[in-house]
Amino acid sequence: MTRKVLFQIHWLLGITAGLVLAVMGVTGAMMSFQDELMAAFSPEVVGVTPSSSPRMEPSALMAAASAQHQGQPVAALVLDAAADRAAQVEFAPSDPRQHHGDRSYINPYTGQLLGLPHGAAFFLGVRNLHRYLLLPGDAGGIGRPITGISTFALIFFALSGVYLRWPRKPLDWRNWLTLDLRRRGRDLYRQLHAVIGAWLVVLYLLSALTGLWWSFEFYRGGLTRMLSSTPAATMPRRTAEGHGGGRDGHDGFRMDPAILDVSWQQFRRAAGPDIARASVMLPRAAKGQLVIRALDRHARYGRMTDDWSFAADDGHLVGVRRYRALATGDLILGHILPIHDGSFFGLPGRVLLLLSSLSMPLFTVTGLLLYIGRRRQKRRLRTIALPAAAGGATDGPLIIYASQAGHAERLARLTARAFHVQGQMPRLLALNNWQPDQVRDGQLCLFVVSTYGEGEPPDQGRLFAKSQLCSAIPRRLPALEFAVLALGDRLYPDFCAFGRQLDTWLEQSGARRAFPMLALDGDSPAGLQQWQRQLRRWGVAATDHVGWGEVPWQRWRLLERRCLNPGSPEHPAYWLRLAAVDAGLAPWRAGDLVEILPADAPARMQAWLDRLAVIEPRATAADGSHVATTCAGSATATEVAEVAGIPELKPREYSIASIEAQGEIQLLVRQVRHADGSLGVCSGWLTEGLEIGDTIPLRIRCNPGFHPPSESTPLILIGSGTGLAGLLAHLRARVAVGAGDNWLVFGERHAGSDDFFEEELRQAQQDGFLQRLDRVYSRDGQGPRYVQDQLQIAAADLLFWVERGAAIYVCGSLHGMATDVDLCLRGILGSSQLDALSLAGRYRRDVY
Ligand SMILES: Cc1cc2nc3c(=O)[nH]c(=O)nc-3n(C[C@H](O)[C@H](O)[C@H](O)COP(=O)(O)O)c2cc1C
Repeated sequence: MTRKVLFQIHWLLGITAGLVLAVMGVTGAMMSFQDELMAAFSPEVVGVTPSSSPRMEPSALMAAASAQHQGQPVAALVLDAAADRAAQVEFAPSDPRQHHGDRSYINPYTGQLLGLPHGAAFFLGVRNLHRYLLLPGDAGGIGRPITGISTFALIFFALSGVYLRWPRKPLDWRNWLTLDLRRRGRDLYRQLHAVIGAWLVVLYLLSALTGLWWSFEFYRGGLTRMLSSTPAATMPRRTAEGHGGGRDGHDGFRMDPAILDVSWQQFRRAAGPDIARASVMLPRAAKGQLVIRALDRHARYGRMTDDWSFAADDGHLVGVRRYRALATGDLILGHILPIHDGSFFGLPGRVLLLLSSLSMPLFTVTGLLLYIGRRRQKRRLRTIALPAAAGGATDGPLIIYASQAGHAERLARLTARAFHVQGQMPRLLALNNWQPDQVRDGQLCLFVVSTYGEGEPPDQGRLFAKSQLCSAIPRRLPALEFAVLALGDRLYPDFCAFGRQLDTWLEQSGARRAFPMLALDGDSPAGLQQWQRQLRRWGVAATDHVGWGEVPWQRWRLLERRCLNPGSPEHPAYWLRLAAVDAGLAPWRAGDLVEILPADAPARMQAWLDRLAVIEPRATAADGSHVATTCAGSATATEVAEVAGIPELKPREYSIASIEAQGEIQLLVRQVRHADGSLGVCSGWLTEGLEIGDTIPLRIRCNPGFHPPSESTPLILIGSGTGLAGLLAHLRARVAVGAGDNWLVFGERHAGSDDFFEEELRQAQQDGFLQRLDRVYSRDGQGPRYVQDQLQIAAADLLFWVERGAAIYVCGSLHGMATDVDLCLRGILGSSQLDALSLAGRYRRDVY
């Protein structure tokens, strides 16, 4: 539970605060070496030609600077010991509400203001972006709390990230730090996210814990109270040193230049020759103090400074605050910025902080990719439609999954669907929800489980592993028959470890193993086929590709399109002929389907969608398509749609009306028109948008549940509307092999206009391939209206055909026809006989 909640918050914050942190990271990295960069680009500003004349005293320099800057008093001066370095001056802010005044470099020999180096304005912008996202109001605006909250989020990311990926052997550093770049896709993103996260977690905590200093007063106060006895407000602030801390408003007090010189001379004498840099900070009030902050030549970084304080009124030395004498707490408090930017730890620290800041977007991007992948996987899972019974109590096998990223769940769903297609009623559930003590006698349980972490169960199996697999009391499950499909990756040392653990536990519990555990390495098609082959022992048809692995899309060209019901008051139904463009096509059998993605010509498709004013596709089956109910690569389909710039465009399924020997795919498509007058996305595209010669992405979907019976089996074909497509394929397949024992019951609305394939059907009758043809029309007002009415009339013949061993195949709309046909058949044959026919594969339906 904790994991789940933490995980949810982790990604929820990731897609919000993560974006802000990415900006803060990049801008922070840009600032890392800003002084050096600016100096490199502006040698004429930061450097001066050494002169034989002595450098000006601070008081004279300040006077010269002030005179060149509209008399604005100077707040601070930074003097460098190097003869070829310019000094820096910071003026008191003209607006007392501001923390900083203008800055400039100044020639220490002549007192001439040199201005700012190139890039100073740019880096000021970068800093404001880093701190306030360039939002109005700077420190007082909304930007500061946003970056502050994001910084708190960074602490949460670091800590929750460690918790979420806590390995079974936490002391083995390899578990934390080894990056395996052989991985691909989501696995690689996860690796980059988690492993590089582990490398940098300490640096991020450091950045965040120091960064909050500038975000929230309460944090600053709390930290100060914790680390020092001095209240925050009285802490000395630092200024005039690069991008140092702020300084409160200046009250206009100007120090007597003579007293300033006295203090300066005292300092020079006492501090000695080893001073590399001195920052002279003028008092803000008459009773204030002059502070000279001195950096020793041997200091490791620019903030190892001693503070010399002098009285503003007479210049006498008040005291010296030595860097070395600082207590740890004060040291930290006085060096928040150098710790934040890494300079506290010298050059290596700066480089490390630069790299960690620069890596920040990596986490946002990989986190987003993982999130998108997860959503896509969930969508794919939703497309593997299962009958309602597959979730409830049934007589079929139990299909139990434990999955982290959805692969195992997907295969479990496909397994369940394969059982269902064969007329069995499987039950699907997550391993955590399985109660072994409620297993009935002879129960078949198929487990599809992945392995996570270092040979650990995925989340959906964790609770079970804890309560059952680790329990000291072994279970007694002799009544259970089981098989395990273990998902894993050979790149991990504990390949399929959880699957093995489960398999062993089941065996030790006395359960009967149906066949040895299958270990699936990644998406290995061979492993999947093995699983599918094993399922045959329970009557589940082996499907070599369909729905399990990804089937590639192929291009098919529209050869011909003809309206089947011109003049009909009903929606037009079209007959489409398509020829393959690509070589190496998948074969198909009568009963199979195609998936079509209406997105081959992106620009034209987009224009078409614009015409329809459609944003979301309408999931409708009224056009004769099965709204994609399989997972057969819908992710790939969606990808194609994404490339085409079409959001959420799902593939549609249509029954194939032709047989392979015809060398082309024929479809029957009903054009859907919605109440608002707009056309259905796919049916509209196929029947109006697409032009003859255009290609469409299509792939064949094997539909074993509707494959033909043996040639010697009499066949009753029942359907209506575009459902004729599936029946036609069967009839054509029977004609091709000379199997003539066929009866077609077909319903439409108007005899005059909706007599689809009249010629071909009459010919089949004449040739002896259609022993009986019953066409019923619901709107003509004479004779039986619906196919079920006709079946009722022909009940005696139906019984006779069934007694002769006939199979009944129904194709078409579920609600408009198949439900009533089912009721009618139950009435004629009896429910138990119809169920028995279904179990024997003699009652099959392809309804949508
Ligand atoms: C963080 C992580 C750890 C993994 N650890 C293992 C492992 O220890 N052993 C293994 O065989 N496979 C391991 N795998 C591979 C997964 O088991 C494999 O990708 C599987 O297909 C995932 O299935 P699922 O999406 O149902 O969770 C790991 C994958 C990830 C992302």
